[in-house]
Amino acid sequence: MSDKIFIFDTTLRDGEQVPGCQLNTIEKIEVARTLEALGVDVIEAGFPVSSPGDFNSVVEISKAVSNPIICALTRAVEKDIDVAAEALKFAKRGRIHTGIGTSPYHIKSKLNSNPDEILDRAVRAVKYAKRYVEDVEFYAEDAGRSDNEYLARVVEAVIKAGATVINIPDTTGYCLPGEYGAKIKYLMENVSNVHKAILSTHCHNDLGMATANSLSGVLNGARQVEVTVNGIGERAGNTALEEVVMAIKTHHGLPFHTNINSQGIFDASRLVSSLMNMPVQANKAIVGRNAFAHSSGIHQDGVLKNRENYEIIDPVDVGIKESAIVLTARSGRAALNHHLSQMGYTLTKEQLDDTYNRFLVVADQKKNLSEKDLSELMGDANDLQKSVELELLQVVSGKSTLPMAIVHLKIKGVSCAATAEGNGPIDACFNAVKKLIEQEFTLGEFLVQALTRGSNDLGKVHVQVEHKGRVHYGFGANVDIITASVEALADALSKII
Ligand SMILES: CC(=O)SCCNC(=O)CCNC(=O)[C@H](O)C(C)(C)COP(=O)(O)OP(=O)(O)OC[C@H]1O[C@@H](n2cnc3c(N)ncnc32)[C@H](O)[C@@H]1OP(=O)(O)O
Ligand SMILES: CC(C)C(=O)C(=O)O
Ligand SMILES: [Mg+2]
Repeated sequence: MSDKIFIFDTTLRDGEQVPGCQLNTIEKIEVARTLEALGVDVIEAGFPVSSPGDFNSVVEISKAVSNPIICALTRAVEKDIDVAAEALKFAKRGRIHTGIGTSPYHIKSKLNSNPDEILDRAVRAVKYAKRYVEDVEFYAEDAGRSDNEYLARVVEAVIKAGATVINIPDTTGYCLPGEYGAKIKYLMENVSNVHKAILSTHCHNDLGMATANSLSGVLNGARQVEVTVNGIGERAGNTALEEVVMAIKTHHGLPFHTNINSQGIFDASRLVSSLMNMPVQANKAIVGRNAFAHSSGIHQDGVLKNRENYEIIDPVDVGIKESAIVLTARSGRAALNHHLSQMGYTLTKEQLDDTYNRFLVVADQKKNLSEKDLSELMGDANDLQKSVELELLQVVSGKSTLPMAIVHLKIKGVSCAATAEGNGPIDACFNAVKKLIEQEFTLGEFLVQALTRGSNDLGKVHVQVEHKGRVHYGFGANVDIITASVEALADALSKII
């Protein structure tokens, strides 16, 4: 039997402390319902004394959500506790989370006090909160930098006063995993009544170790983990819900489980990110845009052979449909062929080699290639035996210059070149082409389009050429719009010659 790890989500309290992430009550209810569907055990809904809006949010979340415990934060101050209790009055199961700083920094330079007085205030706050609710969680703020022996005395005293959960926050994200785990172990071994409460981790990410510290806490006896979606929170943030949940789920050997429906993780991440205007960094573990994206040829080939060669988590398990094989200049034939076959193309080895070489030319100029880009590439590849091919193009253009072009074509396998002027760079190119083509033709339509977005995008050119009463279409695509234009013209002329 594995032990259950309780997931305490503080996205709406610690997460919402991030500048610019404040939510209104309706938005908070939407997040709370999502957290409920995700299966979190506790939702920390706010700090009711802090503002009428936050008070109201705790009230409304208490009404809207029924499964998780609804928790409200307070200082070790009676008024805070009175207001929190009032805000929780509609909660089916309400918890008051009260506490005070226990590190030398907080005791002396924040609270201007001494250890005995702080211990006394801690006990009084817990007893006061117990008048309202059975479920009282106590936090020893800055426990990460608190002396373990003193911390153990505080924890023992607040459990005796009735605290049911004891939060050991690494408020400043200072601890190393071994150090934080040792702190939890010390409390487990030196607090005589520790079995009457659950120890909880609340780790901040100032040194990038919030998840490691939380798991170290769990390995040493903590059974509740305080987290936020996407790891948002004060400064560098809190432990990310998705990281702890998936670390426990992925390591089958760990004797722990959570109640989280992991398939809801990605949607929850996107909801929080969009409501809080807080983008998720691309390489964020589990929920970042690149968390399941493979862009280098060796990895792509490996993933296509067996996903598990390069993935420890099935993306479906976190609500992402499938991994992405992103085409870049670092991709290989396996990835290109995978995309082309998904688009319905079946290529021989020689065709794939040829397409791959042309793909690399475009890929070197673009960050990544879309399916549309591939269509354009295949449009080029449809007729590998064109009778008119562009070999070289050099153009002079700009403000206060005379547009000029040097064009080298291969016509039926024979190379030739011409230079021409024009009233623009494309006109100059087309004039040069006309000098090289014996057949009479007139340009019908000329259409230039950017395919998707961005100045690094492929330009797509369609031309219509009239010859002896017939219209011929030509098409070109290139990151250089002038090259695309001449290639389109060459494509159309191939159909005449
Ligand atoms: C680590 C954390 O994330 S803690 C939660 C942080 N979240 C917030 O602070 C958001 C909500 N806060 C607020 O709305 C306001 O700060 C309030 C309503 C709590 C207090 O506002 P004010 O009365 O104006 O006090 P102010 O914010 O300037 O200072 C905080 C006071 O609380 C005291 N205090 C801080 N933590 C605690 C605590 N846990 N228990 C008792 N007193 C505390 C400070 O010592 C300071 O008191 P002082 O003015 O006597 O020195
Ligand atoms: C209020 C407490 C739990 C906190 O957020 C912290 O110490 O980081
Ligand atoms: Mg915190």
